Amino acid sequence: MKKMIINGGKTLKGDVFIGGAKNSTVALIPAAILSHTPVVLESVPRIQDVDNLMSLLMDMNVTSDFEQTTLTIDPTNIELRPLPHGKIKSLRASYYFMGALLGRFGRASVAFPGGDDIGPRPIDQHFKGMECLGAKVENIAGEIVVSAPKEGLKGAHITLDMTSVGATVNIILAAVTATGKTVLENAAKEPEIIDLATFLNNMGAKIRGAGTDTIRIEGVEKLEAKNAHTIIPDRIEAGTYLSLAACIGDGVCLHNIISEHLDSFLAKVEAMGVNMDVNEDSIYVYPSGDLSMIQVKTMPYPGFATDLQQPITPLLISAKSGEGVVIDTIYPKRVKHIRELNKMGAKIKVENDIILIHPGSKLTGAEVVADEIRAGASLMLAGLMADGQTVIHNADNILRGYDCVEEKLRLLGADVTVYEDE
Ligand SMILES: CC(=O)N[C@H]1[C@@H](OP(=O)(O)OP(=O)(O)OC[C@H]2O[C@@H](n3ccc(=O)[nH]c3=O)[C@H](O)[C@@H]2O)O[C@H](CO)[C@@H](O)[C@@H]1O
Ligand SMILES: C=C(OP(=O)(O)O)C(=O)O
Repeated sequence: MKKMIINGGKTLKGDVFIGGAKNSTVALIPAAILSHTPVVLESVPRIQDVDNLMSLLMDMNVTSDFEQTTLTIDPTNIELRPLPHGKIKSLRASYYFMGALLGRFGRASVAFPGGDDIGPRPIDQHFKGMECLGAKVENIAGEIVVSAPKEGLKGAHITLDMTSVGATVNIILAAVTATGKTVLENAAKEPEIIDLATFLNNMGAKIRGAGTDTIRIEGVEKLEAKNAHTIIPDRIEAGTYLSLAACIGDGVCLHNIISEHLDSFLAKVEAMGVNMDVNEDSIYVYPSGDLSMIQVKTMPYPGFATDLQQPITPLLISAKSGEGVVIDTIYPKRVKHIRELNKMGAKIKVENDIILIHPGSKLTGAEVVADEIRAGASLMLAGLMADGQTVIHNADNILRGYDCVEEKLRLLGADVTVYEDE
């Protein structure tokens, strides 16, 4: 594991370039194995999740090459092989190989996935969707084995019991080459779903309605990539840097932004009194004056993202007055950052899964642990705001999803170094 050491209290200034979206990338890489020709992805973030997915591709005899921000994947000699449990459990998105392998081979055998420890994360809706398409789903000694009938998968009418990003992606991946028409209702509307549909449609898929809650898929026989696909900017990375810029920035410009993807987040920071110029593909954040406290309630897109409730918390701590409230309706147990922030001097309580934030605490450096990616982001921001040194253990949880984070922070003037942890 790695640790991140931050000497905090520095004012940050300058430009930061947002990378491609982690949550698109981790769906697009498994989706690439549906192609019968090589795939080129542009604007790919340098994150550990990508390294782990590339390694899983290799286990299936799929070669990949990552130069700068371009990832080339050649699935033409793909083989259906057992996938090592350790690698599958190293990230959440490995479960997308279920849908992708089912679509490509009519069979998949994948261990239960890992990913962030943010409370219960059932995947019953993924199974429900695949079963509606005619697949048999079995749990054989801790391995999920999904198999299509002899005649192949058949399009179906599927209604998700709750909106799920992962289930929407897995069902799309399985249904694009099924026979006939699939209608998916109560689908997730996240921008990453639209990105996936754009990628697949450019390979010959027939997906309509991505970005709405009804997605219609006309199954096609074969997918072939013909053009490079540029991944959308990471709205969660953007929100994280925006929060940082508002906390301790002396003029920070975020580049490679689709501001519409951040609407609910921007509305909240605006309500706090953060001063910004929102331009076509950049946001300039002015140094903050006195900030007002707000309440945040997470919701599926286009609501306030659960992945941004932790990164915005240091900003709430720096509000001048009022009591802050954060309610995470998607992952109510996503509170692992609170105990660690309190070690740094924050005054935050959790009562019945409701996070209550007392404003204006002076933060001081401390030794803390990043239990998951966005808890890590929250601690990283707190460490940059704090006086003195902060050591964040389990920093891999930050590196698995934040593109070139050490370099980006240093360019803004931060004193940050990542080391191997003994
Ligand atoms: C790789 C990726 O894109 N990860 C994102 C994805 O995770 P992920 O796709 O795992 O999250 P989901 O959208 O599936 O989960 C939403 C809610 O539905 C519940 N649920 C989900 C599936 C299911 O079969 N049964 C069920 O009960 C979950 O427990 C959760 O309460 O969306 C989350 C919610 O926006 C984000 O925090 C993650 O960053
Ligand atoms: C929860 C997250 O990721 P994952 O679904 O990959 O665990 C996240 O990105 O905040």
